[in-house]
Amino acid sequence: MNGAAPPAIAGRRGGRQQRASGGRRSPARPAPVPPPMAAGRRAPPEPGGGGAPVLLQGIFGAGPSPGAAPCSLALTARELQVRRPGGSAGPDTALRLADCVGSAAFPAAAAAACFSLVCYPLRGPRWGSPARQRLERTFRVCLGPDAEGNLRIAQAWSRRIRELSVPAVPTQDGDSYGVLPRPCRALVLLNPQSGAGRAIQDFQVVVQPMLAEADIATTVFVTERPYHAQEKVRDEDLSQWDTLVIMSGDGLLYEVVNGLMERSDWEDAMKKPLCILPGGSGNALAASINHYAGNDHVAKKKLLTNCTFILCKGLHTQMDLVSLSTASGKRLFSFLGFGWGFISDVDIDSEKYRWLGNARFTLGTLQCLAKLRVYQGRLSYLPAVPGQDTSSAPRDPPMPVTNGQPSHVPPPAGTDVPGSLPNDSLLVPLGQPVPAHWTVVPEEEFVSVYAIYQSHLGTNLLMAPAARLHDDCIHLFYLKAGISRVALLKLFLAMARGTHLELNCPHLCYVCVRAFRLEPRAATGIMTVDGEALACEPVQGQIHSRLCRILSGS
Ligand SMILES: Nc1ncnc2c1ncn2[C@@H]1O[C@H](COP(=O)(O)OP(=O)(O)OP(=O)(O)O)[C@@H](O)[C@H]1O
Repeated sequence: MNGAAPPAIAGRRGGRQQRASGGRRSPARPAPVPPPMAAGRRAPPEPGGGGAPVLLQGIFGAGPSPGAAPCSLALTARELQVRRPGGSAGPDTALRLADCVGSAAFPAAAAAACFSLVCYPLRGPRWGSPARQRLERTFRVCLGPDAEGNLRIAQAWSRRIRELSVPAVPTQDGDSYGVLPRPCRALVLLNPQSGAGRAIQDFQVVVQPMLAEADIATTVFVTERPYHAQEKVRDEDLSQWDTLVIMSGDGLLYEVVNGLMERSDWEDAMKKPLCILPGGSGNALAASINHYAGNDHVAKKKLLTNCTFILCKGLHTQMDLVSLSTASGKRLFSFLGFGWGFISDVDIDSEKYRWLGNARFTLGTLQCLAKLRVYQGRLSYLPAVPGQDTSSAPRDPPMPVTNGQPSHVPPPAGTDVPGSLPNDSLLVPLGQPVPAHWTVVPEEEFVSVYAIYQSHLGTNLLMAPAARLHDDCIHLFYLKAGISRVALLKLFLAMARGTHLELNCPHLCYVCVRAFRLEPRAATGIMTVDGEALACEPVQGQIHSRLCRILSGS
């Protein structure tokens, strides 16, 4: 089922989906392979041995115009060094190839040719966090009257710059990393209603130009209603796409993940790299990926630029998912978090302030603080490290906590039926007591329970600083009843910097687990999965290591 693109997106093609590619300067165009010397003189390592070996060097115009002053260029595996003739020994400028998203060559006037490169270095204002900003440099090649010869040299430099700009695949983590191909075909699923309703505009202004520079062709699918994206990816021929890009909040990615898991070929479908570009109000996964990449906290357009840069570089890795089962028989797959109580109330109650963007959560927090409620239920979990338990709960309760059938014996590994959904081998049916080696929290009154598997709960909430994309861990937080409003507010203020655990609040408990179960005493309160509302009922979940792939900066 296709989403109708609005006229601004459908553009000249007038169809429901629009393809946009790199345009005139697309680096995808095949370039003739020049003879070795045409690429510029191959040079020995830099004098003194202090620098990296120089792979190409030459003297070109520092700009596209015929009168551009000459400059000396040296290309190493890591950077393009620019020196003015007669200048100091070191380069005047060094453009890091790790910041480069694309390079193109093209003919210029008077038999000359040019090559350009586009970089997005991290640049900071005097106050505030650095974010990626666009920097384009063009060099003019005019080594003689032979226009084709000049163009061949420009193409050779451009091609080498593109090759060297491909991110190195980290080796410390086995085969978990990959890089998107070039040219690359991306299906962009865009929710025009997400956040403050600016996703289409932000996509056109910020994202599309960057993707064109990186030779990523986009086909935009604009969702018209809830579950539209879920149906689209469930029925889509995925072989057309190298990546599925979600330009929205976390809710649309949740739909995409569950749509892919509904496919009979879900095991293959889940190998398709996904990418999140923040267009919503919470943008928790986008903020987490920005954090994992080592970037400072940023929001809005700066976060969007950082995340689009990550897509342009094309590095992807595996991400854990959590499988959730409800008493009413639902099976859901979640990449971000499951919640009950205060945090979920803020998330859902503040929906009506969506137009405020991320500020909706501040207003929602103040409103929920005013009517602070307590929720009754039983929480149990399987600690990630046997014996590790930071809560005040007793370990390995001798007796099951609910009466039911004899303990479930999980099927031995490797007995899954091909094509069937992954087996929740750590869980027993909800009607049965949790296994005896699980921990049962002795308190049964909570202000909030939140199981998170990414670092950020929202753009400004660093809830689980230690979380990573594939750490095989659910970071379980629960707030016991009795906490004062002031203490709760202090916790949320500290969470902006990720220092809430340092407050040593006696009501806040945190433990890394591999599975959990929550049994509310009554169907009161809102439950959420990845920020989407869920009926309040018994729920349990377990981690599934590395079940999908996501574009990531590290
Ligand atoms: N065209 C549409 N109109 C209305 N709702 C839509 C449309 N497309 C998708 N949705 C629904 O909107 C909901 C919220 O979307 P999303 O999560 O992307 O934005 P958000 O709530 O602003 O962001 P965040 O989850 O980061 O707070 C999802 O449940 C999705 O099903």
